[in-house]
Amino acid sequence: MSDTPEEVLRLDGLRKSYNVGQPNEVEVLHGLDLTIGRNDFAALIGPSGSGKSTLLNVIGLLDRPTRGELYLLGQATSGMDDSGRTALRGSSIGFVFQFHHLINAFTAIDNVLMPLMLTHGKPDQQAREKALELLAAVGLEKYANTKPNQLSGGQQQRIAIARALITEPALLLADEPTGNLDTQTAAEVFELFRKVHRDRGCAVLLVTHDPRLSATCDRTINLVDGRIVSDTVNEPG
Ligand SMILES: Nc1ncnc2c1ncn2[C@@H]1O[C@H](COP(=O)(O)OP(=O)(O)OP(=O)(O)O)[C@@H](O)[C@H]1O
Repeated sequence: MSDTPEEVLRLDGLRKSYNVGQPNEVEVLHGLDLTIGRNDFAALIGPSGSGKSTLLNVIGLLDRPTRGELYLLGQATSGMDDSGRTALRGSSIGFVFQFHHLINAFTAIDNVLMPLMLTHGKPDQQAREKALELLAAVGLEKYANTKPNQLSGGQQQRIAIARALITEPALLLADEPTGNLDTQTAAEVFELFRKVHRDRGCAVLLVTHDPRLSATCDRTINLVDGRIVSDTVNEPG
């Protein structure tokens, strides 16, 4: 994605609180500063409850920060209304979850096309070719017309990755994308993220609990109690 700016994401003093019964506000993210560039293939790690999913949801514009600013592709997002945020999310972010959220009534290719259907209606031939190309990129071209529940967990997660890429996002976010997979399949799916990063030029930020997998990323961001306690470049393995 050659026209993606160098800086994909920037957080400036980002805070997030939850209201747990008025007036009790609990702050979960305590003023985070972070920049993600287009060449980043980064892991977000940290103990359970440290705020990783909260941060990913805020970065993915699924949730709003309480204070601070989040710049996506150079655009400040705090002043945007919901439709502006939805449009920016749709055009610039791909999201892969631990549980793939595929629709079993639809074929693999229709699942991949889903984000485009939501924004553009019925997909044209060009869109279908792109979806097929993505299914080929994740090694599933021959399963285009198969329903997800007839495929393995690893294959289903591959479809979810293809679906996240259909809008050509500048930033691919993944929340424990291998948490539901056995060790071997997890390593293969992780390798697929690496391939996607290399071949498609999108920045990748993924949450993992597995230190062996985070060590294969180029960068490791460690979140503890809602604060970034380390942000390190990993030595190539
Ligand atoms: N909707 C919510 N309302 C209130 N508190 C919340 C809400 N969502 C998360 N929290 C709290 O925010 C903190 C951070 O949760 P979060 O799920 O972001 O952590 P995490 O690092 O992703 O954890 P895990 O690794 O276990 O998934 C926790 O204390 C959690 O209880």
